Amino acid sequence: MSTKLHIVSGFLGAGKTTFIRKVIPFMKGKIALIENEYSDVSIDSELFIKEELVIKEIFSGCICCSLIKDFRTTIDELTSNYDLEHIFIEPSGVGCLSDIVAVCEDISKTSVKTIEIQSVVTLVDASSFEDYIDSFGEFYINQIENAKAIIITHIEDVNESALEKITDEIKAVNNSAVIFSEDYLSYPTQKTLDILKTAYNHELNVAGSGKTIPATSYFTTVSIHNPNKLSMEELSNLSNIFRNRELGTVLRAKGVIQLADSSFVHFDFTPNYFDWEYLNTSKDTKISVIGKDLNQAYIKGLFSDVLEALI
Ligand SMILES: Nc1nc2c(ncn2[C@@H]2O[C@H](COP(=O)(O)OP(=O)(O)OP(=O)(O)O)[C@@H](O)[C@H]2O)c(=O)[nH]1
Repeated sequence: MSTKLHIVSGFLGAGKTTFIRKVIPFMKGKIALIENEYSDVSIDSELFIKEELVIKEIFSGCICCSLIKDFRTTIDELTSNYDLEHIFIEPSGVGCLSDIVAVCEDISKTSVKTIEIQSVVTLVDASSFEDYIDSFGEFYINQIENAKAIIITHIEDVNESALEKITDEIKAVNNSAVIFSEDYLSYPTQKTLDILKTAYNHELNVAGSGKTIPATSYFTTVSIHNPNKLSMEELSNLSNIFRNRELGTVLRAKGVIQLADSSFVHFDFTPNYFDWEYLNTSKDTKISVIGKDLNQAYIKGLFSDVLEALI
């Protein structure tokens, strides 16, 4: 039996984790997930039911460049230690998809176990498409042009004609990928699983490989461990705080925080989106912020005790 790799790519906050959470519970066989976080804190793994799958996290960079070695080792360890049917790979939002596909292809040739890239999916957030394709064209286009299936997400934030325009622009970059432009969150299970089948990687034909600039020259990251407890009012105001230009340009923030009433909350922020949900169990609290020209001291000071902020 070969181990099938599923690469689920997409820019910051596009919906990669959401999609993976939607498909994994319905797939058969032993499954592993490799989560690549650009920052140095683990947030997304808290959202998975750990008994269902093996989770490996790779932090502080991208598996397509600075962390290639860790990525290879992780795949080798996973395939040696478990009898896996599937490995899901969630690259960091600023990862270069062509490089990831090429590395996976290379690993599959040299691995002692039989591994094949089964599907390559990219999620594209409609609400930020026009801004991001202008600002981050290189990363952004690379993720689109190398996908076999593309899911347009956050479609409720754009009107029909804007959605059509985005679909046309995506087709202009990649006219062979199957594009899903309905609300994928409302898809029945089988249709969601079928996306993986349409994303079948029948040939390695990477575009833009090796031309990308390292993400570190564009994006910075700030992590806060054990942030202060927030009141409900402060939580409600969090999206305005992240939009404050004194912080720099915050493109993504996510975290697990504790409220004043001691409950735990997971939150997600992108420039066009903010949401949070209660968590059932207590967790380590932490916040990860990714953006451009971030004011690290200012951001840390906002969420840390005065003493910690001064260190
Ligand atoms: N309304 C709406 N929310 C969505 C959609 N897709 C994802 N979300 C929400 O958007 C937030 C970010 O989604 P994630 O799945 O964490 O995005 P990601 O691509 O994994 O983000 P990174 O952590 O930056 O890699 C979460 O709160 C999701 O619930 C969508 O199509 N519509």
